[in-house]
Amino acid sequence: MPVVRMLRQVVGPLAQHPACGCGTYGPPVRSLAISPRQVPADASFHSSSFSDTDHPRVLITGGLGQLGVGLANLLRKRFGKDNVILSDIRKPPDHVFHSGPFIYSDILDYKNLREIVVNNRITWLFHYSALLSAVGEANVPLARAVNITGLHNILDTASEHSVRLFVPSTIGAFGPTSPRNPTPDLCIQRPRTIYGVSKVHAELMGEYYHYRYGLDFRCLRYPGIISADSQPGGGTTDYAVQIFHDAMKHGKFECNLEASTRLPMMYIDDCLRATLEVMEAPAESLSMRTYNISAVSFTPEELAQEVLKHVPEFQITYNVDAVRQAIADSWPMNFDDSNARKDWGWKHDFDLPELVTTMLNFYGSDARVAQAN
Ligand SMILES: NC(=O)c1ccc[n+]([C@@H]2O[C@H](COP(=O)([O-])OP(=O)(O)OC[C@H]3O[C@@H](n4cnc5c(N)ncnc54)[C@H](O)[C@@H]3O)[C@@H](O)[C@H]2O)c1
Ligand SMILES: C[C@@H](O)[C@H](N)C(=O)O
Repeated sequence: MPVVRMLRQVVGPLAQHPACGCGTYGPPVRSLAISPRQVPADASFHSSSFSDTDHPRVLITGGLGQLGVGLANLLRKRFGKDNVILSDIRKPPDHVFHSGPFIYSDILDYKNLREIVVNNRITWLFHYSALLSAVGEANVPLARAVNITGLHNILDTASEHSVRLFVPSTIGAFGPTSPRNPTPDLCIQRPRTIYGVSKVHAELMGEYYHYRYGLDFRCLRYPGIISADSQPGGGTTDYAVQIFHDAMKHGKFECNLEASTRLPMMYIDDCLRATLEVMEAPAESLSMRTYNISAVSFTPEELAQEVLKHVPEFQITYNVDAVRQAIADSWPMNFDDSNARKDWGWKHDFDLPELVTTMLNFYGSDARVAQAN
């Protein structure tokens, strides 16, 4: 029996009564030519509409956070400056505004999102807007709106306009009942944060749209990301960025997680390269649509020991934040990313020593420039 007919039999009523509640700003039923409400005529998945010789036209949402500007730089080198549009609801700093196209885009405004995708002939979308774990717990209604309602708008827009969609997930998509050391791709996912719940929702909805409507959905579960020239946006792993700044500036650091809290982490260059690689991977190489990716895993104590090798006077003290600690204690300690390595050749470059050297070099040169000025 053709797959489409089989699907219609299984989920037929859904096609008339879609469960998507994303119509806050649009009509209750978005009556567009190509819609998630219509099963494609054949089962072949539509993908980006550019030929192999053309560059994709890229939109990055939530692009002014820790990861978006770095991603735009990487993609602009590859696809050309004008083919990559950065967007956010915040005002960009001068150097970002002048480095390439930037537009305002609120992902809760479905009509505006659709307009941007249509007017700019977007073929790839990197959906980075989100509230992270700690700020999400501090404002659950907003996290629910941005991370869940916003995602619905993104899924519908991407699906309706045949856009290849990347949505990052996280180690936070796992919870206390998941195996933690290591955590495989497929296992129990019962996170206890709104952030984690919204990311499991994103994984499942993206995969559902892929199988149901042919959306070219791709998703990586990132570890905590460590970057020097951009600040983290309110997560549980933020300490592993702040420690470098404080070590170089003050020679000491007060950590808000316990010394023995082990979490998977990754240097930003590895994370962004993985993101581009999975987007460029041939569809037939992807045996799954959501992959763990991993690089290193360490505790605050181990990170401090590595920093000490470069900053001999460095001191770390602990003042544990109960909310962040509870979150960290429910997350993976080590991430099993063997499927990503096998399917599309994922390989990290930065182990702990290289990561620490790179971060300290950045802050060292930064301090020297400040001193010279
Ligand atoms: N940074 C990490 O360690 C990490 C780890 C795992 C996954 N991720 C995921 O990667 C993505 C990017 O992370 P990040 O660290 O850059 O996040 P961030 O918190 O630094 O930035 C998120 C951005 O989203 C924007 N935003 C908020 N509400 C919005 C709205 N209504 N419309 C449009 N934009 C809105 C914010 O202004 C902000 O610039 C997120 O989805 C995050 O969950 C990040
Ligand atoms: C791990 C990740 O998703 C983010 N850095 C957070 O801590 O919330």
